[in-house]
Amino acid sequence: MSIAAGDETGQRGPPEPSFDLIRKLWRVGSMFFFGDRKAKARFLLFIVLLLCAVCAGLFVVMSYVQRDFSTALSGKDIPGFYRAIWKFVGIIVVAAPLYSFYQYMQNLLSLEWRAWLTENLLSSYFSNRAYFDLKMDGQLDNPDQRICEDVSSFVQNTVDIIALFSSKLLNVIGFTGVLWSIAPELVFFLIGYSTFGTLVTVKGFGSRLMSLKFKALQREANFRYSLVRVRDNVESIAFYGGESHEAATIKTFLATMVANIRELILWNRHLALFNNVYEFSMIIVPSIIVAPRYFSGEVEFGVISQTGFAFHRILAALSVIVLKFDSLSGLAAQTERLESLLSALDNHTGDVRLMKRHFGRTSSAVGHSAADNDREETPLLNMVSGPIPSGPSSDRTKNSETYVVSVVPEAVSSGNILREVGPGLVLKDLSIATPNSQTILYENLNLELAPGESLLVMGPSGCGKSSLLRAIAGLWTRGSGILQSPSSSETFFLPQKPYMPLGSLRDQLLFPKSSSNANAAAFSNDGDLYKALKEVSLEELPEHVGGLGAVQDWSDTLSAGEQQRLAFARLFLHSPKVAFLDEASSALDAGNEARLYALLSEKLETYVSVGHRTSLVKFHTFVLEFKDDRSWKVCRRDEFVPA
Ligand SMILES: Nc1ncnc2c1ncn2[C@@H]1O[C@H](COP(=O)(O)OP(=O)(O)OP(=O)(O)O)[C@@H](O)[C@H]1O
Repeated sequence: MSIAAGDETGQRGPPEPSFDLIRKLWRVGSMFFFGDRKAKARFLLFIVLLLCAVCAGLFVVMSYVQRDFSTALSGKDIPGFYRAIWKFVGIIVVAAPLYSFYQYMQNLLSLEWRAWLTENLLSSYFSNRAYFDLKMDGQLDNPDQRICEDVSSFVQNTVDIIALFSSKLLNVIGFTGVLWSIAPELVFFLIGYSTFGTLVTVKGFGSRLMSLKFKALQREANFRYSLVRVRDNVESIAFYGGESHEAATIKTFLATMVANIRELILWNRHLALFNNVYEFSMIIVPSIIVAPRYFSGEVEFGVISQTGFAFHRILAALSVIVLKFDSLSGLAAQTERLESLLSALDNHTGDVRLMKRHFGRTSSAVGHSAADNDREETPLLNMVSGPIPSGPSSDRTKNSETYVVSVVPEAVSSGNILREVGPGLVLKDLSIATPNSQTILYENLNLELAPGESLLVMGPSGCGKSSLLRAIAGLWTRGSGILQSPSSSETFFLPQKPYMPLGSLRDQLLFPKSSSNANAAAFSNDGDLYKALKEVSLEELPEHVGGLGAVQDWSDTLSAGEQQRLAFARLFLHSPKVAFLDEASSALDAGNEARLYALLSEKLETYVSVGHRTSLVKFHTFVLEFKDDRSWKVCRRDEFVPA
């Protein structure tokens, strides 16, 4: 999640009133009506538009009843007066349920639309690790707020505006006939006046209001995220006594948000002033035009009120952009934010497809389909600063010089690591760069880990040990060389801080499978789960928390060591072909760590660990050691010499 201020960080900035904005609105708005639930979507829209037309028709009928009512009243026509009253009653009996049904159908359309759009965005967000790549890319602020709140407001606003524009259009059609039959000059006047009002609003207020609304959404999201961060880190902040720092930081976000809203309400005040002058100056215009005809007996009294009614309906319809500009500018901001999210997700999918075409696999598993025929001939385990190891890899070891990075080739920082699927782990001339491509961590790393072998990666803090696992997992793709590993379904990664998903204790053990997933059934019987907990010395946990089905905020309630042991239980249950452990036992005491590693070496053939403690060496076949000067060396565990 990035906290950012859009235009201030090179992200796509606020919208401008333009045809491009209309194109974006169409793109985001039309998806639901052309998607997999288009029949339902179109049916709901059709019902909404139909009800809108019936309601608009009722308004036209009402104008005639009102005319008869006023005429009967002024002419003291008692039967005519009661006839008009009965007609009113009839209209109310039809209109009241119709209006509530119309409102209900609008809400239903909004809900279906929101659910569909949110589901689709979520699917794209979680496919091919887009959520990860978008964050690394840093070009899109607060995607969570876009998916959650912007979708909701966009859909609600669009349904309101579709209903509004349709009813206004029908009003124009219905009442122009009425007004034309009474005073055609008023129709021309209205067209000119509303065109003038629309131009002044769009040109005078458009850019500013849209930009302020866009920033308002962004700043509210930043403010909310700053509070969520505190909630997620309460314990650390409390230990540090960091309340005043946090309060000051959050208040800065609040102040930025308030300053923006202050400017927004100022501009809304200018707009309201213009709207009032625009509307009020028209109050008596229809009467001024029609009154002389009434005085001369050309028209009856009711025509004056009917003219006023029709005039103001058409004025409101033709001035919809002027009078509803506040909602429209909000819709423009939501459109821009959603469209840029969709574009980012589309580009991501496009990139992944392109990579698949070129390399055979995705980048979140960027890949390379080249066969590994040359594997046997290539120096596979680059032994450096030490004797050639005996055993399965000894005959494949050629190199005997320490590798020191001296140059930073352009090809490494701008290229991608090629990937292959294979039985073990093979790194061929692997160079890894950070995602921003500014730093090359190390170059030309060569090693092979055959099934049945394990590797401990050691080295100073920041040298790139975790980054090697990131590259193996496909999270980092920048660099060069070839990286071969089993497919993602055969590997399992244990990060230093285990992720504890929302859910029950059972969910913690089954993650990333879910208890509802059929695949999880293979090891989801309670016996297996209890056994795994026992293996990691957590057999009493279910009893303490209320059983495997107990739901808690596990990352808050379990100690760091308990979370790491739970993660080992998770690993044992999944029993992958190859496991990658990134300081996965750092919070454990030496005894527990040794016990878990002994179990790991019994249960799993192949694993790669990152760790600082030399006590781990004995549980691994090889040690890969990075040095301060970015050189590296690999040796067998019995040849490892602690620094
Ligand atoms: N997202 C990122 N963008 C740019 N640089 C990063 C990113 N993540 C990590 N780095 C940098 O990459 C380098 C290697 O980081 P890495 O986490 O691999 O170190 P490490 O050897 O595992 O360290 P430690 O032992 O402290 O965990 C560090 O200098 C770090 O600052």
